[in-house]
Amino acid sequence: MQYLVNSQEMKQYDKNTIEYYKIPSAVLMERAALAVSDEIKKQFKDPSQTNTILSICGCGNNGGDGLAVARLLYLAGYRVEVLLPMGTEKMTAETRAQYETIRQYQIPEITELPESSSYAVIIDALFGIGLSREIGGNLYKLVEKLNQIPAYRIAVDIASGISADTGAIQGITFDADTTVTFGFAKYGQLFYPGAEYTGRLIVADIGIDTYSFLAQKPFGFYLKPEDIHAMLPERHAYSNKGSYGKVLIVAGSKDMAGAAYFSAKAAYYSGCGLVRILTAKENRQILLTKLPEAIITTYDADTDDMTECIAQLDDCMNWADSVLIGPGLGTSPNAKILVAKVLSYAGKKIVFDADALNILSKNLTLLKESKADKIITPHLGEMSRLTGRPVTQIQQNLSETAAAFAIEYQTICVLKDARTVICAPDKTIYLNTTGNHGMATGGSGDVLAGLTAGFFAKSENAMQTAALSCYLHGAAGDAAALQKGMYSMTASDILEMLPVVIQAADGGIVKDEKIQ
Ligand SMILES: NC(=O)C1=CN([C@@H]2O[C@H](COP(=O)(O)OP(=O)(O)OC[C@H]3O[C@@H](n4cnc5c(N)ncnc54)[C@H](O)[C@@H]3O)[C@@H](O)[C@H]2O)[C@@H](O)CC1
Ligand SMILES: [K+]
Repeated sequence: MQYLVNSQEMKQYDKNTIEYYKIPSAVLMERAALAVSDEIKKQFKDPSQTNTILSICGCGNNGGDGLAVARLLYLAGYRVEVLLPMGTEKMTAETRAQYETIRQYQIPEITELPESSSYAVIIDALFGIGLSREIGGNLYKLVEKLNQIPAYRIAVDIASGISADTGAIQGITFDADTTVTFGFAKYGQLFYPGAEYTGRLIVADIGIDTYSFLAQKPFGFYLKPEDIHAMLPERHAYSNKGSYGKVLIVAGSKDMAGAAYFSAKAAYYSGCGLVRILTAKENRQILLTKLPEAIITTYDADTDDMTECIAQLDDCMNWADSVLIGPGLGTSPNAKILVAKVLSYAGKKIVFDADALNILSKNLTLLKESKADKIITPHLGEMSRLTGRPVTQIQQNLSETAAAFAIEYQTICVLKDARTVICAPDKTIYLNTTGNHGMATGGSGDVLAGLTAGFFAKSENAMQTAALSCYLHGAAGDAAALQKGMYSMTASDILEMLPVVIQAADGGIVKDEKIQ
């Protein structure tokens, strides 16, 4: 598990390191600069063959980092120029000290960007996590110009212009090929649109680490490939199908067998022992043919008398370790009865998706009163119906919306978007880094919901279950995109890549090079 922080948390951890552990600010700055200069040296090994490197430095401590990087590269033999577009007057004490050193070494300083400039590298040390308002005026024009110069663009800590907390662009942003961030990744580097301008993200250890939390651990986390193995349910040689959990899938209205199939098969791929599908009677034959492994129980979706169906549901609920309800279920009166019944099981592990969420959006009291152990998996449209807020508003406030809902309804809320965010009632936030836009295809959500229910069967930690499922679902999507391309990949392709990525994770080698 990797921590994710906002600017306020990061400032506190900086402060704790300096004041509590007595590590001087200049030491942290030197280590920050070393991390950036090492990365540049890795890309441009021979100083004599490298064109000029330009470091753009602001007057805050991010600028101080940029000045120190310029010095380290200059002393290593690179041609370096420094540009100080905000002048020297408002420099912080640390940055001023770096500037005085630069002057002592007589490192070339330019006062403005030449009209036709050519650089090997542009270092962005204009603003870091101290950015507090929109970039405007001459600085806006400067960043615009920098983005047009063909060079390797590297951002110090965070690309100038990205809000570290939300990923929103404050006026304009430096468009980085690589960002070397310090201590921990920032929310704004994983959230869109910030993620697009961050480039490759390198999280560098500069001495601000988990010790620096003192009593204030961050709420945010993301996962890396090496985290996945330990999160998979344990398996033992001395076991049987009863050892790995029983999953009930309540899905598929009349002639809507696909959703039930996708979710049930994904549940099986999680490694659970048994999957039982409760579905409309019209789906029996096709499901028996497509998924002979599953136990099929059917009901008459059109009946006026649900007594028999409820008796069957009771039987299934008592049998199951975890339940998924919703995919392809429809919103008929009988579907509503099923959703209400499932919600009434206190302590039961339940995943609500698709039509179950549409039904709940009309009766949120049901959700609020439920004592079940809940995970909900809405996409933006479903979240809009659940909250009564427009999609655009939710999209701009993904984590706030999901967090508020999770707390109010005491549920894990998996809010699915290009960057899926998961929030828990205890304020924990997970951002998923896997996946691609090829996954925006029918049935993809059914696969995620089924996989989640599958892992939930053997887990007592709903948040971890949701995070693991999103990670692997996205990784399967990435693998499917490699084979079929983002235009043509389908939910079936994502489904059939699940075994591949789960097996790779079991060997500890799911590939994800987006974050290093
Ligand atoms: N001990 C520390 O404080 C350390 C800080 N580090 C670096 O310091 C950075 C944070 O430093 P600071 O807190 O000084 O903040 P910044 O360097 O990000 O800049 C803040 C300065 O810019 C001004 N400003 C903010 N938004 C502006 C805008 N839109 N237009 C014009 N001016 C604007 C502020 O008034 C302030 O003067 C980190 O991102 C990191 O790079 C690292 O060196 C590690 C140690
Ligand atoms: K920066």
